[in-house]
Amino acid sequence: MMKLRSHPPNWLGLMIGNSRLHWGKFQADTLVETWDTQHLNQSPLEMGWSWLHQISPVPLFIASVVPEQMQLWQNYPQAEIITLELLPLGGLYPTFGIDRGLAVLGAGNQLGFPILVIDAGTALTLTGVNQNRQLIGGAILPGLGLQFSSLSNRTATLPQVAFPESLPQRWGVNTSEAIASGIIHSMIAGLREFITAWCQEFPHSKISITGGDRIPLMTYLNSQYPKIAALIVDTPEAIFWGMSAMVRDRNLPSLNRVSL
Ligand SMILES: Nc1ncnc2c1ncn2[C@@H]1O[C@H](COP(=O)(O)OP(=O)(O)OP(=O)(O)O)[C@@H](O)[C@H]1O
Ligand SMILES: CC(C)(CO)[C@@H](O)C(=O)NCCC(=O)O
Ligand SMILES: [K+]
Repeated sequence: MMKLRSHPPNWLGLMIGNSRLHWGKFQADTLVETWDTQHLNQSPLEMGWSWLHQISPVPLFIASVVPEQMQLWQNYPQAEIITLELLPLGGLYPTFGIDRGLAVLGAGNQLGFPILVIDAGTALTLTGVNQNRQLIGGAILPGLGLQFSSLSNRTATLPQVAFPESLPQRWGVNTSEAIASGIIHSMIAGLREFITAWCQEFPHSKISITGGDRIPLMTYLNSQYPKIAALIVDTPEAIFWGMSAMVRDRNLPSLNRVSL
């Protein structure tokens, strides 16, 4: 039997990221609330999450880039999984990240194709899709937070440095300034190169940004490259827009019926 192409009246979207869980609460096609929580260390039923039970039995749609975290939800009765194969995008390769696919689908549906999405998460990704919804390609690099922490974790003397509130000066005159300069100036110069190259190929493309570090990143970009920054649309909910499209349009498999 054909499944009706409409949203459930109330549902939750869960994006399992590398650092934490991202939640969206929907009423049909309207995203009413988003929030983040830590990864779980046991299954949600074992934890007896009262808020989940209060709104239970609510359909839960899960996408994950962390397989062990996905497994914890396998016994949740109404969980459906959003898989790469079902994304209405062409040219995806088998190990492509579902978070990247959902973000580019959601931002593209909202802003139009072609689109370039920058996801400033644990990893920073760029993902470009053309007007025919074909993946052109992208790039993956350590995100801002990971660059700072890996430098201090893997050296004897370099300290952990907090994100500066504004663009640091290029020529640091102490260790913290030098680290902040190196990471941030390289990051924004690199982004400028990627964006410029993308715009040469796709002059009318939209560009959007999402992810936990997008606000400091945009602050830095705005100071150094205001014309580049002005091209970028803030889309913190891009992944949830993508989920909403998937929940409406697809027959998604139940999590407890797929092998992970
Ligand atoms: N409470 C928080 N916990 C973790 N990261 C946070 C928090 N608040 C802000 N951040 C920032 O968000 C970044 C992670 O972004 P985000 O939460 O989008 O990543 P993720 O979705 O978990 O990881 P990824 O998208 O790479 O899978 C970190 O680098 C950190 O600087
Ligand atoms: C790159 C990350 C970690 C970003 O969250 C995720 O999208 C992922 O695990 N991707 C798989 C590799 C790829 O997209 O080519
Ligand atoms: K991400």
